[in-house]
Amino acid sequence: MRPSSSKLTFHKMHGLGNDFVIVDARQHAVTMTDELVRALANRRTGIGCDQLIQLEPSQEADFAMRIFNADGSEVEACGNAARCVTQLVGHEAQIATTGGTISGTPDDTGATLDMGEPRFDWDTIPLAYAMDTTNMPVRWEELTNPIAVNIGNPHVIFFVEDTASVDLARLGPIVENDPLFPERINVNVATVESDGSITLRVWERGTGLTRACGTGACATTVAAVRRKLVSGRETTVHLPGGDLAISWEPGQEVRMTGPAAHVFTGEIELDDFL
Ligand SMILES: N[C@H](CCC[C@H](N)C(=O)O)C(=O)O
Repeated sequence: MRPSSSKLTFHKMHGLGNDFVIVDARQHAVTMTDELVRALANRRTGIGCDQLIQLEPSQEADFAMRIFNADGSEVEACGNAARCVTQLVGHEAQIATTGGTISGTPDDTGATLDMGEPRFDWDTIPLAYAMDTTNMPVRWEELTNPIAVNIGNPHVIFFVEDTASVDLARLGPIVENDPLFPERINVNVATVESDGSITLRVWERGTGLTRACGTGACATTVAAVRRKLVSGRETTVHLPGGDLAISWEPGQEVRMTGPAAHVFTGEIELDDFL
């Protein structure tokens, strides 16, 4: 099916280097296909991004945010993009995603989001079979004993001595595509530092290594609180692209504050991509 509009205006934005092409389809429909997503996300022959974000009208929120990974897969949540979209619209917003409705409040440099309550039951991650998601009895080479959290999208977190020593480019896809994860999974390797901050690297489902992952920072902070490694009241997460401030205590929503940058607004002729 060909998109309904030939010209497409888009906003190129990023959160700590996790970059997005944002299409505002609230006024006119754009039929986003996985083929078009892959073409637009391609860093050599397209515009280039980690995720393609499409804004659409919503009955139950200010607007809906659809999230497509660079491989074309549509997913439930994207924290860095939600901050960018909140900054783009310029006002407080309820944002409907397939992973739940989140709320965003813009500030001068980015936004604060309430990302909803995390889920932990094996079938809400989801896993292929029942397991204690707080101490999973599984391993992939030196990555052992992870914890799984769903923050709208699925994450598995490995606490390690030194994130830089993990060959995440090799191990990430092995874990991402393991049959234990029927919807695949985002793979986080984290170190809790002596000052209570967390150093984090992420292999993202459907995209690969990114400079930052907002939902990964949320899921990892929740995992560290559940493992009693941090208090969680105000945790700084250090990602390759910069820092995020995450807060969570059991029974609350996960709150994330961080930057959002608008790079440029452009227009393309869609027929050039198909
Ligand atoms: N970078 C995004 C996460 C995208 C997650 C996506 N890779 C998935 O398949 O869930 C973030 O900042 O939250």
